Amino acid sequence: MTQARKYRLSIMQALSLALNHVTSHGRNRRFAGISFLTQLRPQLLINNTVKMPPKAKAAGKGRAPAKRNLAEEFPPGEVLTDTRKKAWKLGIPIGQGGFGLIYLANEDSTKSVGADARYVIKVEPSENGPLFSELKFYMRAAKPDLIQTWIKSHKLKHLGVPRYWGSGLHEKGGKRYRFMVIDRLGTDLQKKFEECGKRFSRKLVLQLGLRLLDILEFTHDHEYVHADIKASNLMLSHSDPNQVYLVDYGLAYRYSPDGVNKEYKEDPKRCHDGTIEFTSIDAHKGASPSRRSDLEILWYCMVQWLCGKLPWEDKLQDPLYVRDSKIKCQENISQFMIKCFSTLDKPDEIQKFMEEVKSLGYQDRPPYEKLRSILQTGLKAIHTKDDGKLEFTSVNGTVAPPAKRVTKRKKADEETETEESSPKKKRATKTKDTNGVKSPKKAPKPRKAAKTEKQGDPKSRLVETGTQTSPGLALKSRGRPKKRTD
Ligand SMILES: Nc1ncnc2c1ncn2[C@@H]1O[C@H](COP(=O)(O)OP(=O)(O)OP(=O)(O)O)[C@@H](O)[C@H]1O
Repeated sequence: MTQARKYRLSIMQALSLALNHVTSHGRNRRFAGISFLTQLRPQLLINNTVKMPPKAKAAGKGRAPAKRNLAEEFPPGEVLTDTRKKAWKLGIPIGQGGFGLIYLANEDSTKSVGADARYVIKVEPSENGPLFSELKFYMRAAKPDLIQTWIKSHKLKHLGVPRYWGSGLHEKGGKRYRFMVIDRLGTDLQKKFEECGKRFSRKLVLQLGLRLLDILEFTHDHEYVHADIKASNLMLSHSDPNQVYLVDYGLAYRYSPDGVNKEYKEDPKRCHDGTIEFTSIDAHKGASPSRRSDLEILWYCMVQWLCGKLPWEDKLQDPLYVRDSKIKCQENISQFMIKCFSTLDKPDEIQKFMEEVKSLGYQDRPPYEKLRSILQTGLKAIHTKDDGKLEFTSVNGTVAPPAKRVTKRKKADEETETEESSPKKKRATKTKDTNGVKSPKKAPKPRKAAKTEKQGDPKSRLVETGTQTSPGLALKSRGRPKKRTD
């Protein structure tokens, strides 16, 4: 075969791969765009290792190129020793992220790790940035003692931040892997949302809002913003169906390192970072996320959970349209409310919540207590109170049948190395829930990728469920460089 023909074939294969990504990942334009970019450069994709395109590499401040190795699987029973010399034993993989696998795990003992494991271990090739960045958040803010002290001092029953139990590097077959041990969780709320016919009851939404205010106040007071709140990043506890956790700190941004708040600065290259339908106006404009962004994102989530849909959801492929629609919404919240809700059942607390968020400056500390009381007033208006019980019933009051799942596997995404303290990029298609030992189900209209564990070949255990992803502008580098210090 001639060189030219070989090259033409590579291009054809790349185009077909890119097309597959577009079709199998629906509206995830960022994913499609970036994958397309890397695949159009066949020389950059070697044995499952994606090297960053030059632009992203340049953003890495002269550091080593951001090679991306796909996750490799370890057999159950593999023992990993963390930096404090504590040994952990792996069970089966129950989930897959962009470049890593999530395994059930327990402290090392003679017993094998069963379905009742209390921990999960996230493992990624050591040179990958995203886990490193997420790990930084967990190490700084999610130590069990810190969380416990906060729960006590704030008189909470629970705080939905998964606890960090350890981390380290593991060598196998001449390769190094980074791993992190955190609490094992259960089902994600995107799955619940679909099971409930894409509506949550007002009581449930207000209770989720209250839990998230607690989580955000804690996260913000520990110098981070999450920047990617959405149902697929909310998971129920594995043991208590009334506890909800915010996961995936891969986009978390240290907005206030050592207590010094970042200045507002728009970077045209960073426009629309996050998950397009929920991301904040600041993020649409290319500014780093701040505390007000998290609350704005939470508000869009609450509106979606109540109404089933945000008005811009049909045009997610047009980020400028989405941005402008959000700006219009902020300019006239009451008109937006009428558009989303019928005048009869318009929840006043939702409008008040947004009015409060709208009044916040970029560096302002949100009035968490006032926001909580706005949501509490909403509960009173429907003659109920926050009883701590999360009831997932369909809007007509019946318990929803389990959502069906698609069984397509999510392809591994690649991430740019980013400044440890700088915000990252558009989000890869999230895939949540797996957890366990439930069989995969089919979703009528997939909104995001999620993986579910099945027995047998661990790769085949990882099955997608529908979930919304986060597009961004196609053919762009994947966002801010992530600094790695090791
Ligand atoms: N603490 C946990 N307990 C149980 N399952 C989890 C936990 N965290 C994540 N999972 C499952 O593992 C899957 C992969 O999670 P992970 O955080 O690695 O990836 P992601 O958020 O989808 O992608 P990315 O690597 O791009 O951040 C999730 O979709 C979820 O189903």
